Amino acid sequence: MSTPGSQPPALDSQAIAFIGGGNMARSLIAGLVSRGTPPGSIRVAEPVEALRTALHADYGVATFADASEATAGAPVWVFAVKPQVMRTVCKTVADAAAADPLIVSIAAGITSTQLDRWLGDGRAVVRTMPNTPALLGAGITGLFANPRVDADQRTLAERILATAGETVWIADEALMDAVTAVSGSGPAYAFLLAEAMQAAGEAQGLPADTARTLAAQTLLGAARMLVESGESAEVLRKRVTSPGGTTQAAIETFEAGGFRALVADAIEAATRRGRELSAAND
Ligand SMILES: NC(=O)C1=CN([C@@H]2O[C@H](COP(=O)(O)OP(=O)(O)OC[C@H]3O[C@@H](n4cnc5c(N)ncnc54)[C@H](O)[C@@H]3O)[C@@H](O)[C@H]2O)C=CC1
Ligand SMILES: O=C(O)[C@@H]1CCC=N1
Repeated sequence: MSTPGSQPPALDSQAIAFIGGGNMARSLIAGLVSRGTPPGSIRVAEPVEALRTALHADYGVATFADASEATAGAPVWVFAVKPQVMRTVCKTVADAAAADPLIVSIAAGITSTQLDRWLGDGRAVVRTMPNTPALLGAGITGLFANPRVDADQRTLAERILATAGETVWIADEALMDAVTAVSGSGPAYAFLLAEAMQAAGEAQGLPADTARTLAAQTLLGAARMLVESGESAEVLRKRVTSPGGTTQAAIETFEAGGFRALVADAIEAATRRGRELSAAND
């Protein structure tokens, strides 16, 4: 994993083409530009005009309606479209992929083998799974490289994703669906917990804005303790839980309701869905 808190070096002016300029691409572009990548070296293909206009206005990047215009001559292509359209999108740029750019994908489920096949075979592919805190440089990305990716390309892919936060290489691509289930989708689980805590606080009589602030700041503080203390989640939990106190009453209620099994089922469902996205869009 990259060193927590370290600032990745700015990327040079090597062109990076994004195919897809939606939510995740925007987060990654924000990270690249804020860490010093020249906006003029970022070329984004996005069919929705309003998104192109906003990306150019906010970050100064070059935008195009057509993928082949964005990818022309770029040595790195980042595919940031939905899994459901990935095959079709790859086919539109497969001929140009013969120039052998480094292919980076952020799509859930879609495998490096599928990308390689759709882009003409023999391509260097890094399959990645970032998450939305990338927008703040507080994300984490799992990366898998196929055998065609050389050491320089691994470094380049890691430097691109490191502008979004931490990075971790995954040796076995089959585990990328579990990465997706834990950290790719994970921010939504934290937001769901925040929603539930806020609603429950309101039900106990707290004003809505107070309940929101209490829930949000508590999740932030707890996450910082997890990352910065070096202690396990279990040890940190036990330190909050005074015998016979309020936390014990809550934790026993969670355990009695099957909280751990529910989380395991949810992560298994997300992992399975990743595999289904691969099979359904082949
Ligand atoms: N949203 C998230 O939290 C995360 C999403 N991902 C992955 O990122 C990818 C994109 O997801 P989002 O950004 O959330 O979706 P999104 O829908 O916001 O962005 C996808 C963009 O691709 C564009 N697009 C469609 N066809 C295109 C084409 N032919 N050429 C160029 N662009 C085209 C769409 O107009 C859209 O703006 C997905 O594959 C998803 O699995 C990965 C990690 C986290
Ligand atoms: O929900 C999804 O499919 C995407 C991938 C990870 C987060 N969002």
